[in-house]
Amino acid sequence: MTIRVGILGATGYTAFELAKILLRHRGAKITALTTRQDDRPHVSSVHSSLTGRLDLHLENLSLDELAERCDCIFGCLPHAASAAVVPSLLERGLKVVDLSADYRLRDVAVYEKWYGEKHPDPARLPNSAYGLPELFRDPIRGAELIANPGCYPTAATLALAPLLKNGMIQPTDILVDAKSGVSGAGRTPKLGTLYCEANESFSAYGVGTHRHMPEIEQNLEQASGQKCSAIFTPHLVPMDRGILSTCYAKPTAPVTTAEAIAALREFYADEPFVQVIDGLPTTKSVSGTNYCHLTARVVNDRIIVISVIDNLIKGASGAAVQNFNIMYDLAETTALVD
Ligand SMILES: NC(=O)C1=CN([C@@H]2O[C@H](COP(=O)(O)OP(=O)(O)OC[C@H]3O[C@@H](n4cnc5c(N)ncnc54)[C@H](OP(=O)(O)O)[C@@H]3O)[C@@H](O)[C@H]2O)C=CC1
Ligand SMILES: CC(=O)N[C@@H](CCC(=O)OP(=O)(O)O)C(=O)O
Repeated sequence: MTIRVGILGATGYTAFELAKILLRHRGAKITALTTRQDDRPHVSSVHSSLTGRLDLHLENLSLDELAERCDCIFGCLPHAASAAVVPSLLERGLKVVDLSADYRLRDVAVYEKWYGEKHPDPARLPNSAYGLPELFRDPIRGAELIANPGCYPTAATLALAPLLKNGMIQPTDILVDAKSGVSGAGRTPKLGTLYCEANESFSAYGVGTHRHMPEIEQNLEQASGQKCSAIFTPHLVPMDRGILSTCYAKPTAPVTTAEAIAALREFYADEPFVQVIDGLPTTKSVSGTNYCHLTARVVNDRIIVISVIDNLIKGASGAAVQNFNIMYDLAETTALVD
């Protein structure tokens, strides 16, 4: 069986990574790549390494055209723009893996507070499947709509959820200190991502106001079944890609570094994309892959868990294909490992 897939917002960074993964996927065929441009440019006019793919054009397609050509849509649009089209795609019988933030938060009031706008499709919020398989795999199987997680929440949740679930850390006073490469902000031009603004600089942003804070708390609460509170502080690092997240939590009882690492290792023993390491992780070692590397240290009265991912792969497009594979009952690692 070949599943016909379309990518919305195909001129962007996550879409480019998705296209590269899907082109080597033996169960999927790209049948639509969308843009708002009307002149049907070849994909290489935007993603030059795809020059040889003569069959791939960027097109401004209607919802009916998408429904004719595709079985499943990967949405790589900004939030709000995504929820403006997802309901119509689902109503036409398509499945959707949405990379935007629109269907991640369960509570519409939380979405409207942190995103500062009305949600166009609130009724579906409680029913989407949150696409972090390592924690929430079952609802992804056979789902119609998958909310692909945010990049920072992926790194932080994978680091903290196992220790919360097994009662090793307290659910409050959690600190998530995270750094991201500039591609995390997308290809759409913004002042802060101009070369002279970001290069040779290192800055915090969104302190106390970043929309990934409630997403991280929601994940930790859902995984552990207890009220959790975390402070999340993101930073922009002048590199193309990668996230490193350093998470601090209070242990519930005396614990050693070896015990903390062993607990993580046990939790992820059967997971193909999470590797618990003894040394300290680096973004370079997971760059271009769907892997998360993580480790733990106990220092004074804190457990510190450090995780790394590639924001565009495990933090976006790789995770989207991992979810797609689970959704369609394909081998979970298809097109994601060499
Ligand atoms: N970058 C990352 O690391 C991650 C991103 N995400 C999320 O994935 C989604 C895509 O991100 P990314 O690829 O980085 O973004 P980009 O800015 O690189 O690309 C988004 C694309 O969407 C199209 N677009 C922009 N605005 C609109 C609009 N109002 N209506 C319809 N189409 C629009 C544009 O295509 P055109 O102008 O050709 O129409 C643009 O190329 C976003 O929701 C983002 O938050 C999630 C995890 C990680
Ligand atoms: C470096 C940088 O700017 N990163 C982005 C996060 C990217 C992401 O995961 O975005 P969504 O949750 O919107 O999908 C940010 O902080 O807004």
